[in-house]
Amino acid sequence: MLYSHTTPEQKRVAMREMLIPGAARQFPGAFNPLSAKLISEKGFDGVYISGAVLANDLGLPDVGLTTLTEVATRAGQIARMSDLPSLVDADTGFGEPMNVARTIQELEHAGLAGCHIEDQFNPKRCGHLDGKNVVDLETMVKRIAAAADARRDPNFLIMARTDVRAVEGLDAAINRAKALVDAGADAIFPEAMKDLSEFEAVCSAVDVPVLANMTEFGKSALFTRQELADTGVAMVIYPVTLLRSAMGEAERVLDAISADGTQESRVDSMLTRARLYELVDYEAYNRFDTGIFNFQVPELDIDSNNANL
Ligand SMILES: C[C@](O)(C(=O)O)[C@H](CC(=O)O)C(=O)O
Ligand SMILES: [Mg+2]
Repeated sequence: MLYSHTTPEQKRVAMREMLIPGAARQFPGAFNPLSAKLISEKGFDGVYISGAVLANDLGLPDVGLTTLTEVATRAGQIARMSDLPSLVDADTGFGEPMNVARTIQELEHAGLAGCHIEDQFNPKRCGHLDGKNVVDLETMVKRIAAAADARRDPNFLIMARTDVRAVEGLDAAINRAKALVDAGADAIFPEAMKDLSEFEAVCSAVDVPVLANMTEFGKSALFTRQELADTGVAMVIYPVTLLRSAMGEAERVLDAISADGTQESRVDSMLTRARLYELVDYEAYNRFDTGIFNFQVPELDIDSNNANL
């Protein structure tokens, strides 16, 4: 009932323990708190909270318009709904190193297990698009060092994302990844890898967990969990998959209503009322309520009292 009973501290320990090279732990992207519940129920390893989804959900493009407050608030609402650890996309860290430090403390406070900070500069863009710009290594090292220094819980995971692959090539990305680990990054997110051999090269160059981004319609093919595990990847994200699926179906049902005058043809694709209630655990709330009101109060008729309210 209500929220997760696992504390943020416990989730951080769990995430640290599960991120073994080659484990390819799967973190689908939740687009709201309820979808985080679904991800947990289906037995996944963790929940990813995408910056693109957070921005697109507000009707905005993913170009660095969202604020730390918006991201921390929404990520906190999502994270608290699941017993699994959540990793949030903190974009460029929302400013200069001092802002990055505050970002880390806000995300810790919101109950996240970790976050990633990237080396693009604003206006940033999806890592799988052309024309990205990255800051120099010195600036990025400062961001990561500030992040590592700011955390209060040593298990809060600080992942460095580098977008350098698409700008300067694989060797530059590997060199940057190594420097960022030296600066204090606990894990590496090499963005826009072209093929499995590139993931393998990054995994063998650093001795921290490496993330693979399996976003659709991007620069990387959609490799299977096993293929990625074989390269040494520790964690796989499906950042926008659930939002794309949900919005795809929303579009189809709207088209059906306007074409047919009824949603009847799409009802089979919907979550039933019973399944929705099961997911939000109505039964537990019902038990809770019955437990509270299963006593007699002399001279007080609860039902007629309520009727007067
Ligand atoms: C992972 C990512 O940073 C995100 O915000 O989810 C995006 C995903 C996407 O736009 O498809 C990315 O830059 O890859
Ligand atoms: Mg992003």
